[in-house]
Amino acid sequence: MSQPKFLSGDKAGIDEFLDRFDVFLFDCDGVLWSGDHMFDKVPETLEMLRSKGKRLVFVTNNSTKSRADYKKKFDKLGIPAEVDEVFGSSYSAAVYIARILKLPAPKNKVFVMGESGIEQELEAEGVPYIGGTDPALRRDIEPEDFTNIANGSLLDPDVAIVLSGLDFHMNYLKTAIGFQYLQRGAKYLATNIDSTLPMAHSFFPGAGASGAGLEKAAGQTPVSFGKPSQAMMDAIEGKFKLNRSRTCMIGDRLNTDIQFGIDGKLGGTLAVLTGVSKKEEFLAEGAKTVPSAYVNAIGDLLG
Ligand SMILES: O=C(O)[C@H](O)[C@H](O)COP(=O)(O)O
Ligand SMILES: [Mg+2]
Repeated sequence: MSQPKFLSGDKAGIDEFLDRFDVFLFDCDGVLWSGDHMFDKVPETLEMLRSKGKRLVFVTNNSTKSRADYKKKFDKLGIPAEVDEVFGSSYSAAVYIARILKLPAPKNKVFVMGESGIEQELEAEGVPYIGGTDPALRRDIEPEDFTNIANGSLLDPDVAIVLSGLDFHMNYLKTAIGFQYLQRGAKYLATNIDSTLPMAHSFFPGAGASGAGLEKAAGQTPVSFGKPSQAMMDAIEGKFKLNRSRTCMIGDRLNTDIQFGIDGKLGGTLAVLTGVSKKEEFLAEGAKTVPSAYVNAIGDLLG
């Protein structure tokens, strides 16, 4: 496998690389920002790409925010972007449930193990849900709950799907309820299963970690609709009418972003070293996932 091209400081190399693509799929956490701290020259870099006639799509696995929430975050950070340019894992999962799975009502309800972003996107797609940010579930399990969960009186008979995402409020009660739904035959889906979350210039448990208790108990792995899932790539191709050979995925994580672009047979992938993955991982002899090129930070694309 050929070595990736290092583009930081290489103006000619950057120009040649950018000229190969019409569309850039931008990962968010670890590329544009770490939490609410935006990396240097992000607005200027996006502006430069738009001035070259490039189309941008923001493809994030972070399911805690909806596309509308992301638009607010972009605006707050002064990053030029439209809500229709955002394609998050919550939206990806909600579109799949509503338009592909299309379970017949009333047995089409979703038990959400995650934050408001998932609830908003399910709502927008007309998919009924319970759980999520419901304050009634943010409590310790009580002795009588075990009986009421086991006999079904604490469960909703219309729940057909358990949807797991990054959950900052996971607890035993929600995991026990999700487990019982799976025991009763509910489908097990996830917005994404990233192991870690880049935040505050450090790392924290990610969506895959917050859902690990249920996965371990159920002995099942959820079907994930975040990167590197090609269901997400197909949905993005359909919505934005992509020419995959003229599309580049830009991301900080090898096993989600770069794998997503490689498996999607995109024209190229660009790794950015401000997030999860380190260059040693893809420069190593025999590395499984190798980007086409890489930069220290996204602002380096300004040359
Ligand atoms: O644990 C997670 O959910 C992920 O770390 C996080 O959301 C990644 O977001 P992305 O880098 O895809 O924007
Ligand atoms: Mg990222």
